[in-house]
Amino acid sequence: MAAVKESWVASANDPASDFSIHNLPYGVFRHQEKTRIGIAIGDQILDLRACAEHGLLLPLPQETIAACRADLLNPLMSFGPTAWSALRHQITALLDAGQPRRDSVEPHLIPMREAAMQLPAQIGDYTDFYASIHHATRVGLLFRPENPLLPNYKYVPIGYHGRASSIVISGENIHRPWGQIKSPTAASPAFGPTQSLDYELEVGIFVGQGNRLGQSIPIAEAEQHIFGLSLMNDWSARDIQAWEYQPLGPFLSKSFATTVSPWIVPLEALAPYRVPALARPAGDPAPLPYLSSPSSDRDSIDLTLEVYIESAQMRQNDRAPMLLSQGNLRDLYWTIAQLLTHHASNGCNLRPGDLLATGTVSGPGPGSEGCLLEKKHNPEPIRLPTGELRTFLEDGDRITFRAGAQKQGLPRIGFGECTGTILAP
Ligand SMILES: O=C(O)/C=C/C(=O)CC(=O)CC(=O)O
Ligand SMILES: [Ca+2]
Ligand SMILES: [Mg+2]
Repeated sequence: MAAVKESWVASANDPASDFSIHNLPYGVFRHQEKTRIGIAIGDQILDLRACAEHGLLLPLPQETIAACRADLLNPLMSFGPTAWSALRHQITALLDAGQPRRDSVEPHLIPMREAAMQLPAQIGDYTDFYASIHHATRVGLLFRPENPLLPNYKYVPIGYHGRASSIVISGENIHRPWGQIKSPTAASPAFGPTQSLDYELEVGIFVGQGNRLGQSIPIAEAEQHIFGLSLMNDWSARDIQAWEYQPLGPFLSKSFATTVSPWIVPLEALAPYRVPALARPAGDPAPLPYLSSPSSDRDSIDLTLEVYIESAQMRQNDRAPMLLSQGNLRDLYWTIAQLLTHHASNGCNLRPGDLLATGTVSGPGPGSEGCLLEKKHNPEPIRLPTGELRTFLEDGDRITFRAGAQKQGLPRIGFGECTGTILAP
């Protein structure tokens, strides 16, 4: 096996680190009252603005250097893969263990624990898809027992327009929302706090280069429009949802908060983990030509995603967070390229910084449900290490998502954390 490249930032070489020199995800952080773009490396952040100001990015075009001095990622996102790749190449060189100019780079590292992460981009629009057929079938069974998977599912990537204003960064607390709730036995709804608060384990897709209004994005070019991926929690109030969603889909049951993780992992970092999309089951229709990928051997990504829960009582008793479920991005019915191409297929313009999300990532088997609603199919509620029982989230519960791509002989590409704690309304 060829030796894996190392960084002079020692913490980045720990095989358990999410952020080796092979990852280099982008984020926006606040430190000493200044907001800057940074790159995660081990337990440090490389301050890109400082790198730009100290001539460390000089081989790059002026517009790239200017975008690195911004306090949001939108300008950099708009440039496209050639510029992203050149910048990534330069950062790799600066952080490489063999770098002779280490002394000129080291002053621009900031320990992660001293920084507060911010939303990475101005998110103009947010759209959530429904790309897991396993999630769609299990949720459909609860909402529409006679007709769980509607006949359009295998032809058209289903989605809904989400709410961008209530997207928050990982770590922000989540207020239990109020809404109209109609219990099955009541004649009419009442207004009150949700009793069925849920999470949804999702992957966020940040749009890079956009497309002009009226122009679509061919599937072969779709990934050139993707700046990178993050984790996303589409918090959902199931009782509010069950009453409001027909016929236009989710509205206030999901718009109260959506959490994103701070680090955007470039698609280039995930290249070694590309895999073919799973074959569609026999008898399923082939995707229509505009959604048919020309490069079938690497349409998906082998990315493991995990959900952990920690109640207030668990924290008081120093209990470790409990693993609730584990899934893989590979299990989706629709690929990220298909979602993006479908979104633009009517000429809708996507803009740099827009956020698309896959929808809940659920697998076929028990233990891979991407939300609590799906676990209602289990005969028993979830038992926490403190003996507390859960069907939905209680005040004080903390939900944390993690994700990583990992294979023998290859460096781990981690996503960091996407976490939120439920507050009383
Ligand atoms: O099946 C339904 O009516 C609704 C399902 C959802 O709540 C899912 C949604 O937000 C999309 C997803 O996360 O897959
Ligand atoms: Ca969702
Ligand atoms: Mg939401």
